[in-house]
Amino acid sequence: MALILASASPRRRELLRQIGVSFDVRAADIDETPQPGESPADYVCRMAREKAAAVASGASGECAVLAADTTVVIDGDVLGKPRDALDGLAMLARLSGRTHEVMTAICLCRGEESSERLVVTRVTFATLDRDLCEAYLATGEPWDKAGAYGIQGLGAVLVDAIEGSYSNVVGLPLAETWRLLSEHRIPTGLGGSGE
Ligand SMILES: Cc1cn([C@H]2C[C@H](O)[C@@H](COP(=O)(O)OP(=O)(O)OP(=O)(O)O)O2)c(=O)[nH]c1=O
Repeated sequence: MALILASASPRRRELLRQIGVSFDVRAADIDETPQPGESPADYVCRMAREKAAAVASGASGECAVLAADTTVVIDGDVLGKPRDALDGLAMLARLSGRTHEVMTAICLCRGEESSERLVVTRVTFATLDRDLCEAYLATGEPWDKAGAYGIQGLGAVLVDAIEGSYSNVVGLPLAETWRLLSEHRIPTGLGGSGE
């Protein structure tokens, strides 16, 4: 069964390749506005589901579609990608010296069936001064990243500790993704094709 990754993210592509999966890529364009009263966990799961469904609706029924959504959660608030420098600065100031959660939901659609998983990683930031935040924003790295940082890049220097999956923070929890693909008999570098 052919797999489509419903994502424009180069990180997700690289992570999925890392576990030996063959796939095509099709970006999903959906409205990412949270619904009033929606919890962060419900929000990321809905986003992953809608990305998968959007691509699945235009694909052959013979394909499985994998999508993911990642968000940073602090004090129950969802931090998406920063809108501008001020927004980015405010996000980094809020994360400074504290622990937040990075939630990634993955969704696999196959015909009428769809399965989802939610993975949560706790990330603790060092105490950041304003100069460091400004220097980091000036690198341009934060713009396309939830919470205005990338742990896989220069943003690593902002992070004191993590508890849980690292790949989950970068955008695709590899252990859960591998399990989900294997359950659906989608071939990976470690088997999974029973068909
Ligand atoms: C916290 C954090 C997020 N991110 C990224 C992962 C996600 O790509 C992005 C959050 O945005 P998403 O909306 O999850 O994904 P995306 O818009 O990049 O890609 P697509 O919807 O097409 O799949 O933030 C990092 O790369 N490193 C990090 O440390």
